[in-house]
Amino acid sequence: MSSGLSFGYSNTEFNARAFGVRAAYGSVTDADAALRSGAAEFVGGAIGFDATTTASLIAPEHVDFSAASPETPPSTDSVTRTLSVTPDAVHRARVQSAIDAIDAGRVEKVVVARSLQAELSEAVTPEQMVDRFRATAGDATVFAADLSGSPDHRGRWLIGASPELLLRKRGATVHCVPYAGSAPIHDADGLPVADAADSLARSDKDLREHAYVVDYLREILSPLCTEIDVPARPTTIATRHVWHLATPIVGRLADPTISALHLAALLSPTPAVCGTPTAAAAALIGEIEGRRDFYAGAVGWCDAAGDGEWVVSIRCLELDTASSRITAWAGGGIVAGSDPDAEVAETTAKFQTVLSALGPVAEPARTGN
Ligand SMILES: C=C(O[C@@H]1C=C(C(=O)O)C=C[C@H]1O)C(=O)O
Repeated sequence: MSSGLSFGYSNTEFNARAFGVRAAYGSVTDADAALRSGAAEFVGGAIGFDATTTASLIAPEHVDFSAASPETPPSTDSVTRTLSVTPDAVHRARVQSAIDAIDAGRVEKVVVARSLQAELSEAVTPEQMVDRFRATAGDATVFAADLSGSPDHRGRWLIGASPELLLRKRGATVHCVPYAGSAPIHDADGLPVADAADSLARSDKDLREHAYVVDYLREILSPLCTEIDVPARPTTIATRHVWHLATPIVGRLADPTISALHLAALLSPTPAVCGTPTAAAAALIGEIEGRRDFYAGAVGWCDAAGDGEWVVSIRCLELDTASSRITAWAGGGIVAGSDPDAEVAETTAKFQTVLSALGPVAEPARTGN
């Protein structure tokens, strides 16, 4: 088997790189069992949006942890030849159908996404794509997961720069920083939006959107914890392109042997990327968007002690290494009172993480689905 990079995860603290594949797991249960039995010392990879059916996890030959290294210099060259994106009008209509479903009482919140496809002008390796995200994505966690362990995903990688920590588990401490509620930092002309963070912090619609996620995490984590600290109000946090509402949650686990991998599958997908109630929102997403595979799942790692870290798999792309094509996604939470035009602007801003990593488009955008 190949001894090249098989998984990467780097943030402002550390850089984890795994090489080779000793064993591959298509389910969280199998990977968790391998960690528990001692068959695997480290597992890294991606859990799909539907964690019960989709996962690509590997136990590598070798894993390297090093202190965070400085950003690689920004690459200025573009690798994007053609681009197509779900048209604004189609996204607006999808958001309106989500609002109608909320008004009809089918769900309270649902996260609706659009996609972007690009053909690359040259072959880009997963390592090169990681460097592009590291050079352009600020403090986000840059990840790369080989999806070959999942049927129909041979030769594909999920690579991106997620700002959102699903969970970090060290010993008995579990830490989550859910994001929900967003505002673009720049307007359509690239100028900073005045008072964007203050208006977001006061927006009733965004505070409601955010509360669904915090309530969900509190509900799942409380029975597992002897103590849990959930701040009453979110703070505002900026990525390079978007302001978010965020709430740092810290819990002390009653059973410190519960693994970070098990917790990731238990928590994902949160209402930050799915909705409330979870099953009804996931069904509605299937109707509106079609099947989501790895977007809006989780990417991360877990060691034999059960410690590890997982981010929500957003601001990412799927790279097909054989065809040099990519697909990326951007979504936003819809609640009663959401505005379809604002959702178009929000998803446009969220795409900038991927678009900055790819470089300017050489040909004008086409529309697609
Ligand atoms: C769904 C995405 O982002 C999520 C949705 C957010 C929102 O609706 O405000 C904010 C952060 C993320 O939890 C995405 O980036 O594709």
